[in-house]
Amino acid sequence: MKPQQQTLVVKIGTSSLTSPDTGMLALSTIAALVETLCQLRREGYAVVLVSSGAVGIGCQRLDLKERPRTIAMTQAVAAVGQGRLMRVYDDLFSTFNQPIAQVLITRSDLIQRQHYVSAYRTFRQLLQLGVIPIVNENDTLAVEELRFGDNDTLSARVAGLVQADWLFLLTDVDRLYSADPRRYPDAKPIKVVHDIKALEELQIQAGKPGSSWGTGGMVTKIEAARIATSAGIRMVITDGRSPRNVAKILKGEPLGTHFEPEPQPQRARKRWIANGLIPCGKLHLDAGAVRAIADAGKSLLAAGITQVEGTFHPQDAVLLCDPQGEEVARGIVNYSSTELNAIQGHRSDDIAKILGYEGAETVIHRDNLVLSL
Ligand SMILES: Nc1ncnc2c1ncn2[C@@H]1O[C@H](COP(=O)(O)OP(=O)(O)O)[C@@H](O)[C@H]1O
Ligand SMILES: N[C@@H](CCC(=O)OP(=O)(O)O)C(=O)O
Repeated sequence: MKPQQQTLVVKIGTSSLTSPDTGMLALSTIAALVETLCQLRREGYAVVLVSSGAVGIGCQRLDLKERPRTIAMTQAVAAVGQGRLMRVYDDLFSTFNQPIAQVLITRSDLIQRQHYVSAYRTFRQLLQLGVIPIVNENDTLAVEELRFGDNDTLSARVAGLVQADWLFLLTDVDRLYSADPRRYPDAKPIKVVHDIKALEELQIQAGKPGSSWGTGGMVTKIEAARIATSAGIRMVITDGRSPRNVAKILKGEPLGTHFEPEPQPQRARKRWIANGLIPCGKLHLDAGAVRAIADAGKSLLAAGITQVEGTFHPQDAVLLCDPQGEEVARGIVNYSSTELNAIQGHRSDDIAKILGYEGAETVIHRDNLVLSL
């Protein structure tokens, strides 16, 4: 990549790629998207496209009238649709001499630090080659428990991985509203969200998908905004039927809903702990421990743990909850659940006596601990 080059991740949903009535490919939209992305490449942006549509297009190919209900059927249909989707993209991008690459990922690929780093290197290499990677979840092979299940959060994780400057979510509404505009025509448009933490105060009703083909609706888009903005990435929700909006927004036109990036983004390793790892258990903390980790930025000690839930091993991820059961942080533990059941509530000096061996000084070191929003 050239120095100063900005990186864009653009995600397009099934609702924009296919016609809602017929389920057929919305070819003019896809062509406009391809043209826009090629133009942005020529202007010097590094571009990653996250494209949904494998299941929708697979259904159309197999003449199925609704989204599959079983996992095996979804996986089979996605395998049919993904090939077709890439064929269409390759034909259109080739018209502009733009090389593309298919990258299929699952959540499990981003859990292990080694795999995460390997994915980072692959994306970096592709972008250095001037390729536009086209990303989708590997629906055909993903195990249910280790699926993203929606491409909104997947695109935010990819944006964090490639250290993008912008994440665009192209969907079938022009922006976020105070409630689903299909059901509440009086819903108020929201143009800027300065602070994702303040979104609760706006009392947004983030509803389900607008069509039977979309996945997640606004709920997963807001989760994507949380992941992206905490990584220092500006996210914009805009109309997928007008992909040229991406170029217009980059030139400063006030379209869509902008989620402003946090001024002090989390470091990559902390992001990986917060968003990448799947927690295997829960530690309940007393009020003093919550204050120590949340207000004073300290490591977690055994003395502040009141209850241990789940079965886990050292180096697994766990959730940390306050006395009311609310999540306050996530982290990587130095002890197994069996060990923690024995030492919870005890002072660090007593640990060696209880376990019969010298353990780590902290249950979770502050470098491996990330506060939740
Ligand atoms: N507060 C809201 N503001 C805007 N749209 C909303 C809101 N709540 C729910 N929606 C619905 O979310 C839909 C977009 O999500 P989805 O169907 O999953 O699209 P995509 O396939 O692009 O991911 C919109 O069609 C809209 O009906
Ligand atoms: N991976 C799935 C898409 C899942 C998804 O998030 O869909 P959408 O809400 O349309 O962006 C597919 O290719 O069909």
